[in-house]
Amino acid sequence: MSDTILHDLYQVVLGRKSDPQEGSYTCYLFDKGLDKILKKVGEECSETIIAAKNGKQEETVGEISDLIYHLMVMMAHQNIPLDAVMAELERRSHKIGNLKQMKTVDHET
Ligand SMILES: N=c1c2ncn([C@@H]3O[C@H](COP(=O)(O)OP(=O)(O)OP(=O)(O)O)[C@@H](O)[C@H]3O)c2ncn1[C@@H]1O[C@H](COP(=O)(O)O)[C@@H](O)[C@H]1O
Repeated sequence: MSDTILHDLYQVVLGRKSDPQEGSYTCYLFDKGLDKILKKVGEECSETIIAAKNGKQEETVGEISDLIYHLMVMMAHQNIPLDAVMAELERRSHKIGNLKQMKTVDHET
């Protein structure tokens, strides 16, 4: 399996945006516009949650893949480079111990 698959997929999505192709689902989404793309992101997110809740691993992997693809279409629509997300993840990877302390509510004051 190629370790550049996310970058490769994003390049395909960007290519569909700049050079529309007949019969392309990605082009169909760009044609429909942001509201349709966001609806699909929401649907795929919900389907991922349901598959995970049901403990269906293979189905969950499929739904996660649908979600990542639709997120990429959203990113391309909004002109967000994949490298911006990669850089943010990289920045966060340098920080550990991210659990916030639970604040105790003092009801007696
Ligand atoms: N990764 C994906 C990908 N994941 C999911 N899908 C499509 O997303 C759609 C989601 O299915 P749904 O049943 O939820 O939606 P639908 O009822 O078909 O359509 P709508 O609800 O959107 O109207 C299906 O048509 C899937 O084929 C994808 N379509 C494309 N890609 C990638 O994009 C590349 C380019 O595809 P085209 O743009 O079609 O050439 C492909 O080679 C893939 O790498």
